[in-house]
Amino acid sequence: MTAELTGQDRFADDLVLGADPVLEPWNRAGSLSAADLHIVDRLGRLTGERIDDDAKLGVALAVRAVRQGSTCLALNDVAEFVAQFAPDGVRVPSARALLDSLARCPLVTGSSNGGKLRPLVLAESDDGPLLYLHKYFRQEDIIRSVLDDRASRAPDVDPDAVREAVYHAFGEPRPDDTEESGDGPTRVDARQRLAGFVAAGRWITVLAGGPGTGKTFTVARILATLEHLSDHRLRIGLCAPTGRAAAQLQSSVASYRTDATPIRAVTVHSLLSWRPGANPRYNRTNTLPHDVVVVDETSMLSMTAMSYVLDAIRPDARIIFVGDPHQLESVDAGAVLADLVDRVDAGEATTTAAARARASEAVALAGMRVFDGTGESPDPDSVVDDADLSRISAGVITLRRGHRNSPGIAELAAAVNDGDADRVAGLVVSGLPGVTLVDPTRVDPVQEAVTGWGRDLLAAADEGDEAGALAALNRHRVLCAHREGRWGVQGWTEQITDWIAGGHAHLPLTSTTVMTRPGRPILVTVNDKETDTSNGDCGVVIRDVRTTADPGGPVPLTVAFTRGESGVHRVHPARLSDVVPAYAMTIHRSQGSQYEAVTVVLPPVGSELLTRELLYTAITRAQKEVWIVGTLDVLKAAVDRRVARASGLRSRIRPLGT
Ligand SMILES: Nc1ncnc2c1ncn2[C@@H]1O[C@H](COP(=O)(O)OP(=O)(O)OP(=O)(O)O)[C@@H](O)[C@H]1O
Repeated sequence: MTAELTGQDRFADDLVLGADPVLEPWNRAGSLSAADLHIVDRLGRLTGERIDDDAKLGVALAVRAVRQGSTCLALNDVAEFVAQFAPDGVRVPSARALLDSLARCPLVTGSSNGGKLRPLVLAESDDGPLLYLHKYFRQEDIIRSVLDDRASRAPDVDPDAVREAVYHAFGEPRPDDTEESGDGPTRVDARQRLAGFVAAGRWITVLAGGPGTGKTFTVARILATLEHLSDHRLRIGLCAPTGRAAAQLQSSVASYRTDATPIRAVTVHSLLSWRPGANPRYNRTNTLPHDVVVVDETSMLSMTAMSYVLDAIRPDARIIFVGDPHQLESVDAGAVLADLVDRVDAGEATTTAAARARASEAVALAGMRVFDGTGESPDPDSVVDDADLSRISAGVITLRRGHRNSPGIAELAAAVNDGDADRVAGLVVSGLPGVTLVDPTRVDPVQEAVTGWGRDLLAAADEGDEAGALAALNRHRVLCAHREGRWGVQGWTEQITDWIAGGHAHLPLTSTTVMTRPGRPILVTVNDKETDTSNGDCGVVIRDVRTTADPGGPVPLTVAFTRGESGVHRVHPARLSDVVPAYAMTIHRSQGSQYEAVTVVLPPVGSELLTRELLYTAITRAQKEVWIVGTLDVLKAAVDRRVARASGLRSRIRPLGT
C-alpha cells in the first residue's frame, strides 16, 4: 500500500466490469478500488448467503479504511470518513443503519446470523461500534493484552540498586544540574534521568520526544543502567522498522557507549526472522532470547509489526519503544506509537495508585517535582504536571528539551502540534528566526539556497574531497508531499537540476544518469547486503581520485556514504542499481533524518496528504533553517487537518454479542 497516492489518483482506471450495483458508482468514481470490490464479492460468494446492501458497503468501506491506514471502520464516523470521496448522488447509510445491517450480516462474527465464514468482527467501543477485518482485530487484541499484562506486573528490582544504577549512568541531580563534558558544560536533562528510573521499574517503556531531544542518548544510558542492575551479561536487541534507521541507531548508541561492547542494530523484520509472505520465526511459543529490546522510530511501525514484536518478546524481558508520536505514521495500517500515548490520555492504560506513587517517587529521585497547579507556570525541565504524571505512571515519558533544532523551528513545531493555525500563521509572518514562508510563485530565495548547495556539492565532489562532499550533503534538502507533478519530487528535481546547470539542463535526471557526474546526491531505494547499503541511505557521487583516469576516458567515479560519526563507505556506481536523485525527496522518505536547512514544498489545498503530521515531520527535519513554499492558507489548512486513523487501541472494546 502506498500512502503517498490518493484513492482518486490510484484507481482512476481501475474499473470493475459487471460490478455489484451498490458498489459500482463508488468504483466508477475511483473511491473504491477493484481490489476492494473483489474482496467483498469473494467473501459474499464464500459465505453463500445474501448480504444486505448496507452491509456490503460497510465491508467495502472497512477494506478501504485499512488501505488508508486505519485498523477498523468507526461506524459513528462514517459520514465524515466518506465525505471526501463519496460519489455525488449516492445514498450513504447512517451509522445506525450500517450497524443494524452488519449485526445481521453472516460475514460478521457475533452477528445474529453467523455464517460459515466470518472474517469480520463488530466490536463495541467507547467511541461507538467498530468494524474490523478479523486479522486486525486479533492483532489489536494481542497488543492490548500484552500491554495490560506488562502494566500489571513490575520487575523485581531493589530501589536502592536502581537509584545507584541510574545515578551512575545519568549522574546525580545537583542544585545547578550541570556536568562537564568534552564540549564544555552541558545541563543534564532531568527528564532523561527520569526515563532511566521509569525504564528500570517497568517491563515496557515508551520514550517519546521530538527530533534531537536526546532519545538515543537516553537509550544508551538506560542500557547502561540496566547493565549495572543485572547480575549477568544482558542480551540486548536493538531494532528499527527500516535498515537505515537501524544503522543510525547502532551508530548513535555506539557513540554514547564508548567504553562498552558495541551492539548491532537490525531491522524489526530481521530481529523476528520475518520474511515477506510468511509469519515470523520468533513468536509467543518461540520467543526471542533478549533481556531487553529497544525499538527505535516506533512511529513508522505498522500494527502488524507491533503485534508480532510484542508477541515474540519474553514476558520477563524489558521493551523500550522510542519515537516521536507527532510524526507521520506507518505506511501500513496503524498509528501504534500515537495510540500508545493517546490511550493513557484517554484513561485507557492501566495506572494504579501504586504506579502513581512509584512515578512520584521517581520524579523526586530524578531531581524534579510534581506541579500542584499553584504558583508560577511550570518549567517543563524541572516539573511534571498531573497529565504527565499519569503518563509516567503508565510508562510513557516524553523528552521535551531539544538539543539540536534552532529555537525558532522548535517553537513553530510546538505550535503545529498544538493545532493552533492562527499561532502558526502569526509566528511565520512575524519573521521567526530560521523560518521563512515563500510565495510559490516567487521562489528566488529558495533558488539561491538550493543552487548554492548544489554547487558546493559539485565543487567538493569534483576535487574528490569526500569529507567535504559528505559534509555538504546534509546542508540542504527539498522535501515534497507528492512524488509526481510540478509540486512533487519529480518537478522539483527537474527544477533544481536546471538551476544548478544555470538553465542549461538538457535531460531530466534518472536513476542511471544521476550517477554519471560528480556532485549529485543520490538516495538508495533498496536494502542491499552486497554493497552494505540500506533503503533510505543518501550518498554523493564524487570523482575517484584514487583511480587513475584513462586519457580521454570517462572521469572515474565513486559514491560516498557516511558511516558512523565520521567514517566513509565507498561503492562503485555500477554496483548500485536502485538509486534515485536526492536533491528532492518525499517527506515520508525523510523521516529519521535531519538536514541543516530544509525547503518544504506544501501540496495544494485539497491534497489528501496535507496534514498536521506531514507539516510537523517536514519542518522538524531542519536543524537551522526552514523555507516553507506555500501560501498562508495552505499552511493553516495543514495545521487544521489531522491524520484520522481509526483504531480500537485508545478505548476499551468488546466484540458485539459478548
Ligand atoms: N542532556 C544532554 N546534554 C547535552 N547534549 C545532549 C543531551 N542529550 C542529548 N544531547 C545531544 O543532543 C543531540 C541529539 O541527541 P540524540 O541523537 O540522542 O537525539 P534523538 O532524540 O535520538 O534524535 P533523533 O530525532 O535524530 O532520533 C546529540 O548530539 C546528543 O549528544
